[in-house]
Amino acid sequence: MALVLWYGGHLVIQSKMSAGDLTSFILYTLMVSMAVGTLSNLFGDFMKSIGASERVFQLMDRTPKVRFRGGDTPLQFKGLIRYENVFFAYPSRPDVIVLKGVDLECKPGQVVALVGPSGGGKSTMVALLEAFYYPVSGHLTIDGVDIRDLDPEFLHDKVGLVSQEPTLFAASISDNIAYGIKGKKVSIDSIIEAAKHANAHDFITSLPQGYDTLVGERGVRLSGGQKQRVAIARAVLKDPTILLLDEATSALDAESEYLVKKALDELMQHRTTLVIAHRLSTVKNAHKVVVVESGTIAQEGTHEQLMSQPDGVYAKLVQRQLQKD
Ligand SMILES: Nc1ncnc2c1ncn2[C@@H]1O[C@H](COP(=O)(O)OP(=O)(O)OP(=O)(O)O)[C@@H](O)[C@H]1O
Repeated sequence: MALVLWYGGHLVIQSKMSAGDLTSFILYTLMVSMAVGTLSNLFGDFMKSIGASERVFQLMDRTPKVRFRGGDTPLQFKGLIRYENVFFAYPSRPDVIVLKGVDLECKPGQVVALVGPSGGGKSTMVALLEAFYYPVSGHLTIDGVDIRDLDPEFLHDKVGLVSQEPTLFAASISDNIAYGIKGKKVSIDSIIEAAKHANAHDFITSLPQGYDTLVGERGVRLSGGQKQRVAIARAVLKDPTILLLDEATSALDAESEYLVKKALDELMQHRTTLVIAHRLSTVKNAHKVVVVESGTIAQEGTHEQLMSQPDGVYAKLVQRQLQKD
């Protein structure tokens, strides 16, 4: 630009060029240089996109180790769960046996609370029921059908999971509640109904955009208790036969805790519920408490039965951990 000004200036002084022509020339030079500059940015973006799309195609081409569809879709699905001598090790650590011969029965409509020290295998038992993995040996059956033989899509339709850290997506609250209802059109009325059952309707309507409020990536714009109630509303709408629940350990304020607990109590009604319990009230109300320790079932019975064995793992666990209520 300096060169153009210097040389162009000379030409103007020598009357070989008009000032207007010089100005036009400078303007055109600027336009061309800007265009060339953008072109180099474009090249950078292009190379970045090539790298990113390679990764996208790699993901699209991945074939899951667990079957996706196909299999039994029983007409009657009552939700009788049976673990029969189940052994399991995670594929990433095949030498570490996580479940060592688990036997357990959960009758339809029963609430079964899993308790036990951290790392005992409670979450793993739940993950097997979602068919995220299959047992290495033994059988896990629902209504007598081995989980391997069930159509995974059918299974996921019948099994609802409310985890400690609910997975919310960067979408509206109503989309997040309706998430997972496949193929069917979900009416806003049924979404509102589900939110009411989950004690979420009041907080949602108090937001400026109500059910259209965007929750942000992973629901960052909602509090812990609000996120949990949206996840509960999602489960209510899905109306699963089997409910898997991982009770939150994170501290909620008293009001949120009360609302979440009430919503969960309602959700658990008339379903086979397997709950990883952290609260004394949950285990007290459960039909059966199961102590999972080092991949085996150490004790099984009602809260009262287990408390009558003061030297048992459960009684000690209650004294140490489950005091908070
Ligand atoms: N994805 C995984 N890959 C490999 N090992 C795992 C995986 N998830 C859990 N484990 C291991 O399996 C064992 C049981 O873990 P699990 O999460 O089932 O226990 P838990 O009883 O639910 O514990 P917590 O109460 O802390 O959640 C642990 O030793 C853990 O390290």
